[in-house]
Amino acid sequence: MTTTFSSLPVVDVGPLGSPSGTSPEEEMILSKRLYDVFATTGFAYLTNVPLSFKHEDVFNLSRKFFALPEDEKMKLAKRSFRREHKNTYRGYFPTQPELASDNLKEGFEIGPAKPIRAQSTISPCSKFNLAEPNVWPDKNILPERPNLEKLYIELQTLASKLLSLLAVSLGKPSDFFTPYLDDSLSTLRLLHYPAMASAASGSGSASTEEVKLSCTPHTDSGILTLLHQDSTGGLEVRNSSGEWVSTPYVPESLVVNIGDLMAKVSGGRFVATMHRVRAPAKSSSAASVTGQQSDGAQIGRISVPFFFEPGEHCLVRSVDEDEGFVVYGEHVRAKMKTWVEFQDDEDEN
Ligand SMILES: O=C(O)CCC(=O)C(=O)O
Ligand SMILES: [Fe+2]
Repeated sequence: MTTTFSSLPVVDVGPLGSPSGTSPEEEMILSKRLYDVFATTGFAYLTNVPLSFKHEDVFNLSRKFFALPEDEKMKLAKRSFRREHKNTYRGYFPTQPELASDNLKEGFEIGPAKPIRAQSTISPCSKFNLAEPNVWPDKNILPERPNLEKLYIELQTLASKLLSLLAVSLGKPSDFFTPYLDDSLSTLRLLHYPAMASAASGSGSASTEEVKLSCTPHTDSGILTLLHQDSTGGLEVRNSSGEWVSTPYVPESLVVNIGDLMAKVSGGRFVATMHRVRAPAKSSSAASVTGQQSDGAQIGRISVPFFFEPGEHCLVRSVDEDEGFVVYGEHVRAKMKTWVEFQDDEDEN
């Protein structure tokens, strides 16, 4: 159950990157610690993460993408934004001020680099192909593609290490979640929240005051999210008293949180905690997407969530036997109906 926390706990996952491997004792300690935080706050900072990318590397990759001309980004737009395009699940989505001014963000979504073996069989007329390949700008325009693919692989590896610790913490063998890795659909999402002139600055607790949002309150739908957030601030997590707790920037850390499906898999032991993002205020001290100062139109916040996702056909069962299962593809399609970046006027998902 979520508790009345007033800040996020910090979990040092340094041992996961140790060249000599993690000792059984370190694994037990980490596993217990992760259980405790996911059973209470559902959110934590991970420090000493085993990634070869520094924060600035990640944010620069992302800034390079968002600094591309609008027409280059729109060449990668999902079909909901460009009818003639084939890509439905991967690719670019522009800001949609007319649809949701409190969800003002543009994003670029990347799935696994290697093609997914199993074909989609859920519904031949489905409007979303979860297993579709990535779309990329031309190499001359965005030479950073190999780095983004590498970042994806490193985050997937970290997520799978965390999942094996979580399996143990739930009284299961460490390979309990290994089937989730088969044809995993994990998504690396680059996000840019444009700064808004009307947004209030400051990041104190804000349970009552009117705040301008760029991402409305939600829980993540899936298993596990690993988030790079830049130093702009704005992510807030709701505690059991209904207070919005700010999650200030911690250099080189990742924010990790549990999604709805993992809360279910854990038999309700872990919590999927509500969170939201305050609109970044226009300010001359914030960095622009090009990394330059004072580029008024482009100033904003960059974040890079990585959503660990099982394969489309994966049977996701609760650790408590007899609770039945859900097929991951069906779960995600049902959730997509509620996501602003997947709304359009066509029929079925
Ligand atoms: O940008 C952030 O800090 C959080 C984004 C988020 O919650 C999401 O994309 O689900
Ligand atoms: Fe989220």
